[in-house]
Amino acid sequence: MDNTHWKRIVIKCGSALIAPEKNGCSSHYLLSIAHFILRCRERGIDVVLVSSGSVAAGAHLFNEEEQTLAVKKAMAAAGQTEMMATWDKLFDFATAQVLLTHADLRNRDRYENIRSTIDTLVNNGILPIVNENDTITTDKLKVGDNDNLSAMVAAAFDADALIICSDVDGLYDKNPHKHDDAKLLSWVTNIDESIYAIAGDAVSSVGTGGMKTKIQAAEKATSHGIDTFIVNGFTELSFNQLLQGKNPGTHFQPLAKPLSDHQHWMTHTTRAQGELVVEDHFDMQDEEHNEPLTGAALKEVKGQFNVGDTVLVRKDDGTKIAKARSNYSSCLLSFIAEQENPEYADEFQKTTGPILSENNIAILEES
Ligand SMILES: Nc1ncnc2c1ncn2[C@@H]1O[C@H](COP(=O)(O)OP(=O)(O)O)[C@@H](O)[C@H]1O
Ligand SMILES: N[C@@H](CCC(=O)OP(=O)(O)O)C(=O)O
Repeated sequence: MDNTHWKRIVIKCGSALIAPEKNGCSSHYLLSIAHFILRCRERGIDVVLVSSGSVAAGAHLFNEEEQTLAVKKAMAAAGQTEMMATWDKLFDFATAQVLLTHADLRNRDRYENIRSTIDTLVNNGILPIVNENDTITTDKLKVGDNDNLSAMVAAAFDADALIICSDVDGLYDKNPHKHDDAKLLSWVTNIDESIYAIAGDAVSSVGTGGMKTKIQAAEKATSHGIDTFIVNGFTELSFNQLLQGKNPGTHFQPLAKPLSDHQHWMTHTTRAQGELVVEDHFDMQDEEHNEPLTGAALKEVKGQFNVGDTVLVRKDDGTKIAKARSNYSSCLLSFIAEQENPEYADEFQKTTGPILSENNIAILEES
């Protein structure tokens, strides 16, 4: 494994490393991770840390028998300061708290702000520590797990490597906590259905998502050209091996032809707020040379969205064609789609412009 080209890395730590007993934070396992971060920085590698654990860290402060959503959010709020304080005391350089939601990452302006803030922090020698802002998120606004969040952050940071530190040595051919004969997969060159099929849920009471969300994260990161690892964060050996250019867990090979930055954001970070169902003959070849979507090709508009939101363009049979930024609201597009005279829609568009923003289209593989 060649790590000599790494200039920027993202390290993600699971809850079990921060609050293993769900009884407040412990620096027991964090010490070797902090040491690894220090060694990377000494080598001139910029580091961003994505740390889970706010809910697990805050749990011991609450007596409620039932963990309602409100209690979990309160745990996250209280645990976040405890978690930040625990990390902060391990470093003799400054750290910065960056709390995000999916609503921030999928909005291009906010995304650019996140990017420039993280860049500015690392350029000034400060370690950004990122987590989802669990206190304020709703189902619609959240990423939901820090594996996917770390991959989105790694893409925004233009990282060379994403290191996901978990409570197991890597991805096994079956859950090692349930099967004694499970075998570690050291290399994954292609993330397909067979890889998703072996990824099970979390068994511990503190983890979210298990291996499935780690595979999703690996898919996102490798398609941005990022070396991705799942390693055992409980043992210092993992970090020593990484520093020696050895693979301590599972290495997911980056795509030889990564997506462009914008294409990646449209495909893996934004989420479609609605759907445009188009005529079967409508096609899009590539981002630059595509047939513009006209009112005549538009059959149906699904969902509610505003100007600037991302929409999924698909055929009636479900074939996904593209994700794109809509220049129209769902309300106006429904009106256009309902017009029986196609000339009316075309005339209308001549004055109001193209339906899809030409610079914000990501063609999807047929599925
Ligand atoms: N194929 C698999 N290989 C490894 N671990 C698996 C697999 N399937 C399910 N798991 C579970 O995923 C867990 C890691 O995910 P999770 O608990 O969410 O950790 P983290 O807090 O590090 O994100 C493992 O402890 C294991 O129980
Ligand atoms: N944002 C949550 C973590 C969610 C999560 O993905 O946890 P984990 O599976 O332990 O990485 C928290 O800080 O508790």
